[in-house]
Amino acid sequence: MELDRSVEIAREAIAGGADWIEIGTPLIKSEGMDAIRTMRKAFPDRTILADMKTVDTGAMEVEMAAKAGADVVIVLGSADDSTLLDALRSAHKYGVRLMADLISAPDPVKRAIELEALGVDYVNVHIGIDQQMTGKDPVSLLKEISERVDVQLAVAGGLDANSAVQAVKAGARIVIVGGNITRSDNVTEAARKIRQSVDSPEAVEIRNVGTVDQEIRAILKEVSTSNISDAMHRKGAMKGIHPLVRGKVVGTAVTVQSFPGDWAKTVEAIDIAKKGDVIVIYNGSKDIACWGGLATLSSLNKGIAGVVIEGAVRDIDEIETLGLPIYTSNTVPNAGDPKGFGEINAEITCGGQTVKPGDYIVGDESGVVVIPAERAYELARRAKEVNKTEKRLFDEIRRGGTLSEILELKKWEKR
Ligand SMILES: O=C(CO)[C@H](O)[C@H](O)COP(=O)(O)O
Repeated sequence: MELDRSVEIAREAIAGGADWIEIGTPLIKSEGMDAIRTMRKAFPDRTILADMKTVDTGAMEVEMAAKAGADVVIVLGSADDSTLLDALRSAHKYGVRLMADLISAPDPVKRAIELEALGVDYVNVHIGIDQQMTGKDPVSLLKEISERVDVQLAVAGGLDANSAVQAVKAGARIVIVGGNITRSDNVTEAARKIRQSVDSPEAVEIRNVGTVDQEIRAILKEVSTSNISDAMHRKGAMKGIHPLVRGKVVGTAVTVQSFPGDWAKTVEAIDIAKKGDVIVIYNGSKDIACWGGLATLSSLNKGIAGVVIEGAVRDIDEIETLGLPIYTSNTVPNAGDPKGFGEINAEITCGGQTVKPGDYIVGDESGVVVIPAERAYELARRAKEVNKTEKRLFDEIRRGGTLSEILELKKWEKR
């Protein structure tokens, strides 16, 4: 099933204008040389690039890929020179080309110069998927390398129509795109956008993503709390906290540690919170309200993004009319008193999750997740990848596969 799906994706990408077909490392690890044989059979006239990421026994792995039908074989640029030279001998013997991948190379510029001297056919300036999640991109590195070598340069790593143009302008002759095509819910259209952009670079307006915080918020607005929890290896979700009002909230936490029913600190937090913040409250009792309609209106006036409370809320009718996203453990008619015990902007526990001031809070109809500020960019990017995969799965199901067939659950059950 996985190979059939891969052939279908390749066919759709070609329909959108893709020239070569790259067989990625995960597919090769999952299906072996059959992945290459199947693609060669399906596309006899297309250039097939086998991303073997060979690190040892260069001659043998190039021979395997070449005999299976690859035209270009990728070896790791950081492999020992002896591996690369033997891979080259094998490539020449079997009439295939060799691409050296700079992924994770400690000094990629220096290594690109060495690889050119060794005689590889292409050097791939590649930022790996995990590295992309930390904000690294291949275009800046590509600019530096293209000024130092004449060998044909490929580029890979999270490329889309926008960055593909920049890569071509920076000297790339081959633009390798994976997830932004293969995980698209319309592969042909995704490929077509990239083809059009690289064919007419002047037509593409270079996107400005703003500050890191703005980029994080923009990504978090596109994904669900389910995607985020998956990206966090099923972690981050608050327990026993549910939405009062339909809608989505994305913001950074202002925390309140308070005591059962005491609503002084919860309300004073409105004065401290800024536009786009989420007030996160631990109040310790689900039977006495520490929040209501007046506090909600006051929060709306300040542009506060939402409120999350491990405790109780009242004035639900007013809150539903006001529309501010509020998540709570319980709703009751009775409130406590503003005694003033507690603390604002200390680290708290809410819904069983640790929440520090400045952590990102995302809430939707499924509930609330907490993203530690120090990993927010990486986890937002990973959640985006989860979201893309899910869109692709929806598309597969619409085409008639069952979920277990598409995921090949039987094949991958833990032994
Ligand atoms: O190395 C790869 C898989 O083995 C990918 O081909 C490469 O990373 C490009 O994929 P993406 O555009 O998703 O980064």
